Amino acid sequence: MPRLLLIGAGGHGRAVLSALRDAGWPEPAGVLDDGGGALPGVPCLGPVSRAAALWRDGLRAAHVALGRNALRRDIGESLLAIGFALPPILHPSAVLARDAALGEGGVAMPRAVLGAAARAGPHAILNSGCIVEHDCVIGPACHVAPGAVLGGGVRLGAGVLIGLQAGVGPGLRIGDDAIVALGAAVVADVPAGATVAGVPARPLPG
Ligand SMILES: CC(=O)SCCNC(=O)CCNC(=O)[C@H](O)C(C)(C)COP(=O)(O)OP(=O)(O)OC[C@H]1O[C@@H](n2cnc3c(N)ncnc32)[C@H](O)[C@@H]1OP(=O)(O)O
Repeated sequence: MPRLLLIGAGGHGRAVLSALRDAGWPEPAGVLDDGGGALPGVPCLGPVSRAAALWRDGLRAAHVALGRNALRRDIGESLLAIGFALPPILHPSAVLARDAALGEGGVAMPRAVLGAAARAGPHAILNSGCIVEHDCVIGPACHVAPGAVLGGGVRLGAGVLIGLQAGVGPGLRIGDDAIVALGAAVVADVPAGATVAGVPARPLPG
């Protein structure tokens, strides 16, 4: 477990720091945050633009702890281009089936479940208590929020947000950059870019 450079000192950054400490990772080398934010006990090393200089100084691993999917993906990809490793982070109470896979830059928060043969792409957030059932395929930079449940074989495109305690029926497909509102029950495929809400879930205008 290398010392990580963290990106993002907001709420998700605090949650990731807590998960790292629970999992016994070394204390992070520092945090970069464009808003000047701080994490408890972690040195503030400046804005995100400092990442390349820190790599030249010898830091080799990082984690982008930002909740916004597109920003997390963009910064994560730029860190990979610099040469940083983005090792996935697993809270010790997260459950990953032995044939499941969590991609680089991903995090599985407390009590998240990634079921048999399920795959989560790079920069995924599997947030606290979510359940991603067997054979699901999660695209790059998705966020499955706390308590959300994906039935078996669900496929998420890139940049999808599945909101708090939402459910998605088995085998359904959710298109790129779609948002499933908190508490929604998805019973049909969702097109790219759509926002759906309610029980059963229907598109929200706009
Ligand atoms: C650790 C963490 O906290 S992770 C957090 C992860 N984040 C989430 O789970 C939140 C996901 N976001 C949502 O669910 C939001 O409510 C969204 C994206 C669906 C809509 O947000 P906005 O675009 O700001 O819409 P807004 O709040 O203005 O509501 C628009 C309409 O949709 C309705 N609406 C909003 N959310 C929902 C919902 N979850 N279910 C049903 N209807 C909803 C509103 O009542 C409103 O209806 P009206 O026009 O009849 O008054």
